[in-house]
Amino acid sequence: MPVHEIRHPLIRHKLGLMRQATLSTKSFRELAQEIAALLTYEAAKDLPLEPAMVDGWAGPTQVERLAGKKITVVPILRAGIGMLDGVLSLIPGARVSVVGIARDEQTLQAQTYLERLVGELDQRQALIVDPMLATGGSMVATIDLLKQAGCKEIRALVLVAAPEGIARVTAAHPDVAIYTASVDDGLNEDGYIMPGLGDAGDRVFGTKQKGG
Ligand SMILES: O=P(O)(O)OC[C@H]1O[C@H](OP(=O)(O)OP(=O)(O)O)[C@H](O)[C@@H]1O
Ligand SMILES: O=c1cc[nH]c(=O)[nH]1
Ligand SMILES: [Mg+2]
Repeated sequence: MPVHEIRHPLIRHKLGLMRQATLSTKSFRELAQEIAALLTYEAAKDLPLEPAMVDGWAGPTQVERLAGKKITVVPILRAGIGMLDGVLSLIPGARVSVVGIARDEQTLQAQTYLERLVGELDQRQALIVDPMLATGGSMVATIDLLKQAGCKEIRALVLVAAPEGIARVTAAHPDVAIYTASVDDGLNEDGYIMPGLGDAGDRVFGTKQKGG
């Protein structure tokens, strides 16, 4: 599946604002949700439609509506929460599956600490959201557990992706499409994306900044 780097001017502008180290937590949060909505718009452009009839102002009118495709949004805690409302602003009826994963700061290994998935995953499309795709460990772990639960159609929405993370996800799960606002240069020696956003979880939650 291809990687979709959405180089829309609104996304480029908003991401540029997010890269400012002095940006307030409030603005960082707002921009993360706005870009998440724009990525959702792009990722949803091939959702199936079906014809329907409504009572219009001048009588019966044929319209189109989403063909009942079930969707679950899957934020990877913590930082993925920073994109959740943006996705739900466009797909308000989506069910939410939560996955908690923390990256060990020394080994960079992804460690899963929470898994609360919705039912009927074999009939749903999953939209995983996480601001950062760095080594790809957290994303691969999330896709692994969604597939183990029966999910067959999975897309990943990330604000910033490192080429290393894209390569790892694509090698492990070639069927999963990645939508991102930017493919950045790569990882530094601490596993942070460059130029990146720093620690997205800390910036969304207003906790201590650590590196990046
Ligand atoms: O691609 P990877 O190398 O796995 O790194 C990316 C992960 O790291 C960050 O989460 P973190 O572990 O810092 O947790 P947090 O969201 O709770 O801060 C980020 O939000 C991703 O989930
Ligand atoms: O650059 C990075 C890499 C992992 N997690 C982050 O929050 N930022
Ligand atoms: Mg973090």
